[in-house]
Amino acid sequence: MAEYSTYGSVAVLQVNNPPLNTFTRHVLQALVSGLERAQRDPAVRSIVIAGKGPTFPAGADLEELLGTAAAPLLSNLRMVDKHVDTCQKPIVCAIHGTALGGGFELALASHYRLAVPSATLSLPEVHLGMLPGAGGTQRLPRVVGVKSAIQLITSGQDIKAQQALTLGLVDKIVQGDLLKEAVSFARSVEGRPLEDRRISQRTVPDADKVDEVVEATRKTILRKARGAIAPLTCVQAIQASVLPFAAGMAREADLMTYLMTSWQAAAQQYVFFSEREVRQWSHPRDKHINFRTAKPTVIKSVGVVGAGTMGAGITISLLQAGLKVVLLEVNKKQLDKAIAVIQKTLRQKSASQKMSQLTTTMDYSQLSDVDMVIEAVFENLRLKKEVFRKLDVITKPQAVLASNTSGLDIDKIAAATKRPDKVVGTHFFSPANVMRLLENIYGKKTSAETVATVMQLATTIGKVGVLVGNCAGFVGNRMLGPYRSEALFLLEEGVDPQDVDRAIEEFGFPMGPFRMTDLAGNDIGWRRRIEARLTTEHGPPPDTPALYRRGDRYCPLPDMLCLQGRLGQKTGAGCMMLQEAKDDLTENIYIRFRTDGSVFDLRRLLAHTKTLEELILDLLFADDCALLAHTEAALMSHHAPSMCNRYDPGSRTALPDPVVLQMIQDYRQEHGFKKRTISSQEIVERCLYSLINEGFHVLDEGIASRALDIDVIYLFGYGWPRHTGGPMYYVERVIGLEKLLRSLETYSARYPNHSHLQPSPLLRDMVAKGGSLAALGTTDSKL
Ligand SMILES: CCCCCCCCCCCCC[C@H](O)CC(=O)SCCNC(=O)CCNC(=O)[C@H](O)C(C)(C)COP(=O)(O)OP(=O)(O)OC[C@H]1O[C@@H](n2cnc3c(N)ncnc32)[C@H](O)[C@@H]1OP(=O)(O)O
Repeated sequence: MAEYSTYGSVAVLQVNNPPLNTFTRHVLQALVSGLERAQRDPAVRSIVIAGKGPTFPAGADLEELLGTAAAPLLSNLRMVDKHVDTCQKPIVCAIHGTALGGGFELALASHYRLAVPSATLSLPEVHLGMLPGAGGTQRLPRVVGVKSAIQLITSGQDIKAQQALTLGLVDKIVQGDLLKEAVSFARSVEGRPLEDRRISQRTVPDADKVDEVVEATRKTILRKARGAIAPLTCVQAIQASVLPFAAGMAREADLMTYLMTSWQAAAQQYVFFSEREVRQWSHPRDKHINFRTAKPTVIKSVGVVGAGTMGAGITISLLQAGLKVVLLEVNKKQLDKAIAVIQKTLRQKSASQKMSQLTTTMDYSQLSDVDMVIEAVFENLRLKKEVFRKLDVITKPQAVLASNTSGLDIDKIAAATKRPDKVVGTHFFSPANVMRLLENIYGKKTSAETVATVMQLATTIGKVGVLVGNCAGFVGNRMLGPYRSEALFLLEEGVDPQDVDRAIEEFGFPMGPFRMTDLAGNDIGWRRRIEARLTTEHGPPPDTPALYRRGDRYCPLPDMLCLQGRLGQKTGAGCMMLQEAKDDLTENIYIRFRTDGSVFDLRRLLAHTKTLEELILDLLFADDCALLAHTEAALMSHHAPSMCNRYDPGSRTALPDPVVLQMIQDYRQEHGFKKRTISSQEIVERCLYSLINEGFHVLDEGIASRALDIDVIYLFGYGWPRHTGGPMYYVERVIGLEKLLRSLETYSARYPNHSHLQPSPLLRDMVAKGGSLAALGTTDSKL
């Protein structure tokens, strides 16, 4: 647990708790014993603390911190901390790997810190709904100041060794053998006075500005937190670092207790484990096919067909993971654009050498030797089937063929080939090189080996892969359907688009449904509805009631907006289209950066650059996906007017568009809707409960095997607020299944023609029998 050895006058304590050397109560107990032994031994004059194996301790063991062992764990942690801080012999921490949370806090309590160049330090507790509760909020500001401490602790960001050295958090970077160097360093500081080495005894450098700094950052922190309580609580603890150390520690402990006992901390820790647990997949229809039994094919080279936004993003992800890629695009201009984008992104990530792994082509025969192909052409079944027919002939028989589709039938695509066992869906989310989710869809004939291969691919390229079954929209987009429908029905009944967005954003989503549609493109859903014959390109189908389709209530408002050209979206033409947009840039277009909310006038930016196209490339691939979103939204809202919003000069928020508001008002009048006041609570309940109800159907039908799979999809693909744990966790642990059932019963009685508000049989059954979502389909669960 903590191995004790001596090298002359130096005692070395090596934490040994594989794989991450996390602090359990036993590890901490062993550390306390080791420290006591070293202090007692007159021959020992200095102490080195290090981690055995791949890393310095990565923090407290979360399973213990969350469970019944929390109390002894915490008291042991504090005991170690105190022993270290007050020790009369110098203690040197030798850091390699990841010194996180309690691990970094232990290092801060020590007298000296050495690190290898590749070491990473961080206080990531905020991501777990907590704060660094072993003195981190008190010692860090004493070294880097309140302002930087707020930034580092509320973001939980990684601090690389070199940066740590600059910030004064480590004393020396060690190039050679860390342990050897640490022992010799320890020897060199033996006998030196320790008082100025104890961070607890220092004063905070910017103590006089603490209130000013807190006030200046409070608003940004609150906005970014989107309802999470941990970030601001971290700030409160940091604020106490200007008090005498003991008083600050007492405040930190109080605030830590508050956070640890909150439902949000439990939810965020659930998210942490769920993100990892999805790797332990099992086939929703046959539990015998799972991550243990199915063996993946080794993938070294991948063909990507289609060099649009998605194809380019997928290519970047694959290259960054070190895979060979053959990118095929039949349109030369499009291919050149994609190459420029890929080059630029990789250059920004200092990964230019990865370009050598890329081959670009317009010729399908170049795909003959790849291990796998990911098709990313336009979302059209006929086109995709044609591509798969070609791929089946050209690629080697054992190659896996994957379709990047957001909802088309995988079985129909597979039927175009003679190898349906090797066909699978891989639903990437845009921007594909940034978004973490990969929804992997198996078809009726997809083999276990093919499933294992795409699940492994997700891990290889740093994505969170979730295995789901084949149905319209799969899991994520299928559940989004009822949510969107309710949002539209709410418009008919009296709320304006911005009211719906505000309520959903206050719940914690980064964007409400209307801003999201503005961004994604109103015509995507329109095309789908046209294909499903719910509407036509010219208006409602003949002899169809305006507000009903197949017995269900139907809102034609988005169709009407599309007919007026109010797409609010990009139409797939990428930069070509943006180039065209330049010609009629007669009015101001504003780009909003989500990072700091600042707004720029595109025309003014353009005055300093050569072409709009180059400017867009610069902006789109600046290391910030939010920037991409806002840039595209702003541009597209110019090219085709946005569905509901406009961005006024200098404004930081999407503003309601009077034209749309008038149109909705006329529509209400025409169809006899009486405008009524609708509360935010009703908006949130109707939108989110109908989405969650669909999640129960998805589980019931075996489309997802576990509730946590759905949670992970929503957390990593749809911006569901992390501090609530995901839709299924939230409803079970925070709202309660019974309350969900009663609310759905109330709403479905009021709206009998909204089929998505009818409670799912699984929900009814669970409430009747007292069942639990957490237990559904989980095996070997840590949760
Ligand atoms: C009740 C009220 C009492 C109030 C008392 C007040 C007193 C205050 C005293 C409080 C003291 C608090 C101390 C401290 O501030 C709290 C902490 O330290 S919290 C923990 C901080 N550390 C982290 O958050 C690290 C989380 N881990 C990671 O980021 C990554 O795992 C990694 C370290 C970067 C490694 O990444 P990878 O190499 O990709 O590996 P995996 O992520 O796949 O992990 C492998 C495996 O390990 C499991 N695991 C990882 N971290 C932990 C952990 N901290 N505890 C338990 N288990 C962990 C992970 O789940 C994987 O498991 P597998 O899926 O393989 O089973």
